Amino acid sequence: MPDPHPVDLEPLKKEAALRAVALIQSGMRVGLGTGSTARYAILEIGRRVQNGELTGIVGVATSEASDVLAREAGLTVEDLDPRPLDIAIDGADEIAPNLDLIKGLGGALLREKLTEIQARRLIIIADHSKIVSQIGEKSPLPIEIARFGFLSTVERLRQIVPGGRLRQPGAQPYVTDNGNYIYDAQLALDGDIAALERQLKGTLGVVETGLFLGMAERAFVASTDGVRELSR
Ligand SMILES: O=C[C@H](O)[C@H](O)[C@H](O)COP(=O)(O)O
Repeated sequence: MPDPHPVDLEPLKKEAALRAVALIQSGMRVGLGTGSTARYAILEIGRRVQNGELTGIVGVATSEASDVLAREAGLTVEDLDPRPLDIAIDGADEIAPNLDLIKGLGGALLREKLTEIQARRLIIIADHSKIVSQIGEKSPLPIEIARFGFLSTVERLRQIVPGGRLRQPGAQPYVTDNGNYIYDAQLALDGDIAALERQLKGTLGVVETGLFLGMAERAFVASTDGVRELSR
């Protein structure tokens, strides 16, 4: 039965985003996440830049959509290069107690991982619905796969994570910003997540997984009781 009093998650996402953006200082190079929660962070950074509270900010976007949004918000956006980022702020699909994450339901996992691995601090922002006790509890694990030979890659993945399917919202598979496809895997609970990550990364045709293990430093998680700060 549908919840007769559903909580509006949007103000919670925004609250979490504002807490994270408060960590940004003038002159920082900032990784800009993707998704409905990261959107609030990008808009708030833009607002602070526009009103002069923050100067010299350079954003590095984790998707085409965030790139467009950031430029519209008045931010300077540069491509990722080998220099470190001072901070990155992004949402997540699942947050485990040790801050291991599933990301990529929005399809941006590859650029997110490439960008956020270079951040001195990865700060996660979310509403309380993203908290899990074990990875795989609520969300499928998005796995980006090469388009060429994708049916073979899907078969290989089915040997490792039997539950799962190619992401196909309509007649055609979903295509990422990088021109690849996504396989959404249902994970078995209680598995060795680090071993699974190694196995998936060693599978021919897999470009990247949405497992972000040991990367996040802190998470701001908002509920109707306020914003909780979680650290590793
Ligand atoms: O690919 C998308 C990203 O990993 C997002 O950070 C993640 O899906 C969370 O998005 P949202 O804040 O919209 O729930």
